[in-house]
Amino acid sequence: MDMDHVAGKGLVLLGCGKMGSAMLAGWLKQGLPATSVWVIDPNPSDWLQSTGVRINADLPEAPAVVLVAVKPQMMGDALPVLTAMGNGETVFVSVAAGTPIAKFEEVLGDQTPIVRAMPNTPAAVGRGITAIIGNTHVSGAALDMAEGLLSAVGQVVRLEREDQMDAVTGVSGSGPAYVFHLIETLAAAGEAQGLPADLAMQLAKATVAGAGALAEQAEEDPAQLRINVTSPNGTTQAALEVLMDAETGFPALLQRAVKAATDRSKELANG
Ligand SMILES: NC(=O)C1=CN([C@@H]2O[C@H](COP(=O)(O)OP(=O)(O)OC[C@H]3O[C@@H](n4cnc5c(N)ncnc54)[C@H](OP(=O)(O)O)[C@@H]3O)[C@@H](O)[C@H]2O)C=CC1
Ligand SMILES: O=C(O)[C@@H]1CCC=N1
Repeated sequence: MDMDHVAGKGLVLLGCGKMGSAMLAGWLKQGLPATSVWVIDPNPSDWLQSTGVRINADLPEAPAVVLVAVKPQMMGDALPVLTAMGNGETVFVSVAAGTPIAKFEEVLGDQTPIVRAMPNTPAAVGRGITAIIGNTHVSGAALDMAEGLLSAVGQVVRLEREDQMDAVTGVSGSGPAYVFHLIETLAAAGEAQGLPADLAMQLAKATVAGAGALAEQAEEDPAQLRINVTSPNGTTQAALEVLMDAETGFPALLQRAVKAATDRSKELANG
């Protein structure tokens, strides 16, 4: 990333809850100086106060980036404090689910460079993935800068159309929660088969983390990796007959879950 540009002109973070702090933790770890960051948040956490960033202080006139990380429902109250930075060089990056670029243009001015982004919380450990798309006022250099900033906390993909953002939210924005729930329920299932709770949780976490790393690094696709685990008539086959059941297994369940998240993202656009 062109960290020097952001460090020099400053980064304003509007809302430092779960997603804002996950990203901020990643940037600070990557070397963004705390003194280059201004945070606006009504109830700063102990962690935030320990970082050395400026909290609820006077803002710079034209920071390089404003990162908007408040809940979509709070946007109407929160955004107007930033209107003076609109229609200028400052690039606004919003991570809010469902909130379309047009809503930001209404409040900040229709010449404002706005990047809509959908990150996820593994950004806190540098392993996030963020999808981005900019409005017509985002120059190539500004989009590169936003991509650089976000790639400091994981992978970045550029979308072709803003309407892809709802499904992206359903897959990768909300996705970590599905995986955490998989860990919880895999551990509970181990307990139900007689394992102590801490051992079951250790096995479940390591299995999900290890399988994720293998899926990322292996040349084979996930379907082949699954086949590699599955001995004919063995234990995995017995489990997969349950999990791959067309009506009650993962395929139908995840179709429904991802559709529900995608539909909710579309609804959020209407306030
Ligand atoms: N969590 C996630 O995994 C992801 C979240 N997102 C998006 O990120 C955004 C934030 O979500 P998340 O971090 O989970 O939510 P949080 O509620 O954890 O964070 C929002 C933060 O904004 C603060 N806030 C409320 N009102 C204002 C205001 N007027 N000015 C400044 N800050 C304010 C809140 O303070 P207080 O709590 O005291 O009200 C809170 O600290 C949402 O738009 C969400 O769609 C995107 C991708 C993933
Ligand atoms: O649940 C939400 O609405 C936010 C957006 C993606 C993840 N968390």
